[in-house]
Amino acid sequence: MGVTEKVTQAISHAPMIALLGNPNCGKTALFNRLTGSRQKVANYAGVTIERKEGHFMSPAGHPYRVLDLPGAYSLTAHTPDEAITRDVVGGLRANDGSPDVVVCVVNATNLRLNLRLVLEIQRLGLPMILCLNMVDVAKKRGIEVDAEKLARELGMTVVETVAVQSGGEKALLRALDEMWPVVPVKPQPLAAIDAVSVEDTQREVRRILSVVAKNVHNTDDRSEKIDNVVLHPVAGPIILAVLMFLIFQAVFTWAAVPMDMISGGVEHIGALLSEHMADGVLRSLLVEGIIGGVGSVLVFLPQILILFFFILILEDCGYLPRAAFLLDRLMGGVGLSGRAFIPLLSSFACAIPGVMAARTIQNPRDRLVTIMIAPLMTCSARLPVYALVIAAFIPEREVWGAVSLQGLILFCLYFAGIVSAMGVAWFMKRSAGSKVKQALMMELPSYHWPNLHNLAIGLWERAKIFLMRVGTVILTLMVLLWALSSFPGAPAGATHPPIYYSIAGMLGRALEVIFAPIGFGWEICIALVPGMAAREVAVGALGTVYALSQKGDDLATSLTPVLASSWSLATALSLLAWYVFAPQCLSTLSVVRRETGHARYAFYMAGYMFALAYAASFITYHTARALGA
Ligand SMILES: Nc1nc2c(ncn2[C@@H]2O[C@H](COP(=O)(O)OP(=O)(O)OP(=O)(O)O)[C@@H](O)[C@H]2O)c(=O)[nH]1
Ligand SMILES: [Mg+2]
Repeated sequence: MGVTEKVTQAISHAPMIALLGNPNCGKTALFNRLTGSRQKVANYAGVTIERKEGHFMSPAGHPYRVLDLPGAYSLTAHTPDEAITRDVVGGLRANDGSPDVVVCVVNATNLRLNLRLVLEIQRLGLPMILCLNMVDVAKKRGIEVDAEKLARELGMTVVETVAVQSGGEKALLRALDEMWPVVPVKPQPLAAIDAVSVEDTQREVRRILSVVAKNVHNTDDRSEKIDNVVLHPVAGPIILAVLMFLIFQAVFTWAAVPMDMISGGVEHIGALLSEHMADGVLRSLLVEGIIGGVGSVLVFLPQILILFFFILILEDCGYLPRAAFLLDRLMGGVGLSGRAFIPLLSSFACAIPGVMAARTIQNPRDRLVTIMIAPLMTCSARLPVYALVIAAFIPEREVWGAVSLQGLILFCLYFAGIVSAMGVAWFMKRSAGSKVKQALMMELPSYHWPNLHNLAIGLWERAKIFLMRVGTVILTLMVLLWALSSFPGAPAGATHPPIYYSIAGMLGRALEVIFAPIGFGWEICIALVPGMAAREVAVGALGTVYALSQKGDDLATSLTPVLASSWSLATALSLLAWYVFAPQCLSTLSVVRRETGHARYAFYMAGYMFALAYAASFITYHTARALGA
């Protein structure tokens, strides 16, 4: 048996630890520290929505498997993500015995809330360790918790941890080693949790606290001061709007230099290849297919990273749940709860995590409506399309003094997505006839400075996702598109460029019948098809299509001026409107099917989005034409 096989075998038999606790108490931070993984850590409740498994070796050389779970306030699950946690602990999931050790993570600054879950879990009778996490924050605030007394009161090992500090997990590792070898125990049935009433449990929590802790009521003055401004009924919404506006400005203004550098580099490589390679199929594949197509998508990396830079900072400092509160009234107006805010905000990255984050919503109808409108939020894959069309058609100038016009248009497109999502939600809720509005109950975490290490990791992960997409899906589609666009070649005496007669050209011309009324020529129609697999492929596809449509010296020039000279402004605006609504993403539709459990919702979604897209583009195109664009 090889060394790796031995290790794999040892791990598959290793004891399973489950990290359990209230939302936002630092389970994932601890999981990452133990296993060296990079799961998402952020300062709001409901970040983890899936069971994640990892493994590690303790200092004494014992192997462990460890589960990171969604946070829960109680094991009597209310939301689908809490149900995952309950089922894992109770050993109710197929292929997954109950955990051998439960590590209950609690926020040391909020024991009153956190201890209730500890007492509930204790009734299952599994071996347990209590992790008093965030002791650094508790100390700063003057909250004193006597870990030894707490251990005596609860009858379990209690350790102090700081999950965000290197070495902050050592006490937990020591406690695990002391517990070795772990003897598997069968848990009591979940019904055991209800053996004691909630009131009695609360009373017990209060009793324990009075014995083991001092100053538990010390509040976080700094967070309160910030909230006085940020949650102010007038100043709050203004601050939120200004923040969002500044982010979109930065996406354009900061990204200009790195984007020029990347596109300069890509053009340089294209020019070098055209110069040194003999004219032929291979040169065409490399220059028009790969460099023209993939290069034109790659250019958008800086903009995507700048957008995420801001989103990650907002997530880590603790502002997001505040924004949810500010928007609760607005969302209530269309029948959604403020809880929908975080799934919707995640959809700005990509609708897929957004649709999944809707698991944190308790009311099934609210959850469904949130899922249905999530793809109307502008995902980062639309950014390249928007940015390309804006750069080609909107002059690079400033309005009202210092506001970049391009950034302003981008802001408007994002805004159009949000407004239409609210409209659709209103319509769906109204037609479902449900009027009950649930009050928003959400914990407001303390603010803290964003962790630079986490920020760097978050950006790196984003860059990796984007580059992987460029290197796999986008590259493959580009090569395929190039082949379909290059063959069978032009007949003798052709008057159009060869692509016009190619397979892709024929398909584009067939689709043109449907899309001509909204101003899309056959070239755009060709790009829409591979754009179904990944939206940003449309940009690469336009790169390839137009590169193949150019003649002689025009080859390998940048796409922006080519579009500016080939399309009318009306067509450009119509394409922007199309992208606000179009259901151009098969992966989202398949996740909707999985998360709702019904294929029909994916069809409804595709149907309503297609109809909206067509109508919006039609109106935009004809209005623009009437105005002379
Ligand atoms: N100062 C300090 N911050 C911590 C500590 N542990 C976690 N945090 C911060 O607390 C926030 C929540 O951490 P997560 O690991 O995402 O919490 P979680 O329990 O996994 O949350 P859910 O997945 O939403 O249930 C993050 O902003 C962390 O940086 C700690 O020991 N000290
Ligand atoms: Mg987590």
